[in-house]
Amino acid sequence: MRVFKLMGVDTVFLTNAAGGLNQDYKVGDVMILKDHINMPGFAGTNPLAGPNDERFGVRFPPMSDAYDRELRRLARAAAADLGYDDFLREGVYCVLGGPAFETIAECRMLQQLGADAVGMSTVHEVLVARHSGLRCFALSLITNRAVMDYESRETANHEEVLETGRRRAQQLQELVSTMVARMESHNNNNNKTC
Ligand SMILES: O=P(O)(O)O[C@@H]1C[C@H](O)[C@@H](CO)O1
Ligand SMILES: Nc1nc2[nH]cnc2c(=O)[nH]1
Repeated sequence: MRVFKLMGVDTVFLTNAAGGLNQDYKVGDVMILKDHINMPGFAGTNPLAGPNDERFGVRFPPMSDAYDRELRRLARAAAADLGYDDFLREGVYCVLGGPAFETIAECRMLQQLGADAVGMSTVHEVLVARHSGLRCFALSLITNRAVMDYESRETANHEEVLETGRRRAQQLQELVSTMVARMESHNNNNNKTC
């Protein structure tokens, strides 16, 4: 993220595979991140720990505005125009350390804490990106449903994650490229009027 910042990048798009905790979510849904829960952060694991490099950002950066409101609006509009409303969601992503998938008790707890999806990435990058003042937009592909029921015989597995990724890859590419094209056209129009 810091190399991007030094290269003059101002906006980053992040994607991940995640387990669906929200009981309304289906495998194959695409969730716009509106917020996150940094579970490793509760135990003191944060990429911003240690001496602060003032060249990039302040010691105590806010995170209440981590996921850019305007980019989220753009994503919803692009998804509607592409006919993706059926599988588009917006919710809270919770990061855990991995690499083990969650226990049933952990999934139940995370759902009660307000998480809609659980994964192993993205939040660390967003923390560093926001510290550097980069605008962030992130999507989770719900690749599997978190197991919440002791009667269930299902288990999370990486094969299902990869398979769901393959199934939605084309539409995710379409969504991101539509957003980028609209951002470029917006920027070009603004430059003309300046
Ligand atoms: O997109 P990420 O890397 O967060 O994907 C998660 C974490 C593991 O790479 C994988 C586990 O199936 O999904
Ligand atoms: N932690 C976690 N990461 C995932 N990545 C894809 N699915 C999952 C999941 O169920 N849990």
